[in-house]
Amino acid sequence: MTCFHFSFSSRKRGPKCTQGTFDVDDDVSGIHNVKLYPYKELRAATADFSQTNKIGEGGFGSVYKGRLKDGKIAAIKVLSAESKQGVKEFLTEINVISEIEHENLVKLYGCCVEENHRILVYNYLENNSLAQTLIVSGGSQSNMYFKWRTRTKICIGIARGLAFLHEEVRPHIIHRDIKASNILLDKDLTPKISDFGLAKLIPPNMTHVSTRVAGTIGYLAPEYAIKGQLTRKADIYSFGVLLLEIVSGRCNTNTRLPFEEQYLLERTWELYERRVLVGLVDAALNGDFDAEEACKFLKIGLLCTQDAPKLRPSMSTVVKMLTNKVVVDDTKITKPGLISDFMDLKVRGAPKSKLDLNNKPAEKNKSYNISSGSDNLDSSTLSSGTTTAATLTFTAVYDRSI
Ligand SMILES: Nc1ncnc2c1ncn2[C@@H]1O[C@H](COP(=O)(O)OP(=O)(O)OP(=O)(O)O)[C@@H](O)[C@H]1O
Repeated sequence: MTCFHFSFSSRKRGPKCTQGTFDVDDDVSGIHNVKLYPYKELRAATADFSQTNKIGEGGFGSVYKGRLKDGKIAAIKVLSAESKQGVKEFLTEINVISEIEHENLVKLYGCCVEENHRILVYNYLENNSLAQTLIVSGGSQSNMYFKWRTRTKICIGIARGLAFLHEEVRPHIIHRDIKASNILLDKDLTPKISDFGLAKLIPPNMTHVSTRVAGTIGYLAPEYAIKGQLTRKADIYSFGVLLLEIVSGRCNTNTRLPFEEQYLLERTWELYERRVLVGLVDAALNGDFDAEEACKFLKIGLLCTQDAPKLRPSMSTVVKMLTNKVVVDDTKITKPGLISDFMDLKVRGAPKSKLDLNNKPAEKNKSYNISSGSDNLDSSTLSSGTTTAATLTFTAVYDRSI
């Protein structure tokens, strides 16, 4: 069992420093036990954050590849200084991930908090994210081929990482944003869960926390999206969607497909009911897979996305099911929970932008809008959304009384 402290202490305490002393602001005074890198070292490592070293761009800033002074290759994530949300997530990320270690979690080497610089330094992972390689959306093609064995290994690795967060770490951690772009792959295609900026810790003896809803459309458990009550079962729902994506090699929402195939979870349920689940397995495998095992994985995906949270298995049980230690009981599978069944969730907004629903009290069974500003999402409901809806990250606030 792994235990760690989560504290945003207001104590003024000099953080560990690899070189010199830093002027630490209030917002970073709670950072303990994490290596602090001088800005100078990171600037040198990335050739002054040059475009040639830039390897990615996320919601909170640019990511660069660089060689640190000790010779380690790192992914260096520079947060935009203005973003208030970014600073909060920066601190959460550090406090959550700096004290835990697992084969299937990304490793944080340290951070830089000099002046107004907010930079995270991670172990560099050679094979990008699942969203860039296996579950490519919007009609793009990936040049990587994932054979069936590799996919099973990836699913099991993610499940183990999540089981560790949910059940071994104290207090338990809910990731809140399990999705393809937050699963990075190392040189051996071992999956690493990343992006802990939204993570929540569940205090001992509490089954759930009420919180602002945050996550990504397409992966959000309906009860969490609607009521804002967060339990580990919300992560399990997201994992279920991701599992279906890995087996089918497609994104959870793809409006380029014929209408009846656009929504992966609905499609999976339909094929399950017709007893032709195998038709969902990625055609790119050219039939080179274990059909029984693939159908079992899809059924586990359905179990994880059950409407009632209590019907979803725990992550340790999911690991056992994926590794044949527990039998998957078909009789327990009922229709999965679909947000579209609860409400007419309308999305207008910029893909990848953070949304804040300055809450109009949400009334049960009433539809309400999430606004975020993108053209191609205008007026599209979640149930008939676009491919971009699947990667749209939002933060919403709901009336707790519902
Ligand atoms: N540790 C890492 N090793 C290698 N590449 C990385 C690493 N971390 C991030 N990247 C690259 O940088 C990109 C952006 O990552 P980041 O976590 O900032 O955003 P994201 O998860 O893609 O999007 P969002 O912030 O909206 O969730 C990733 O897609 C990946 O290509």
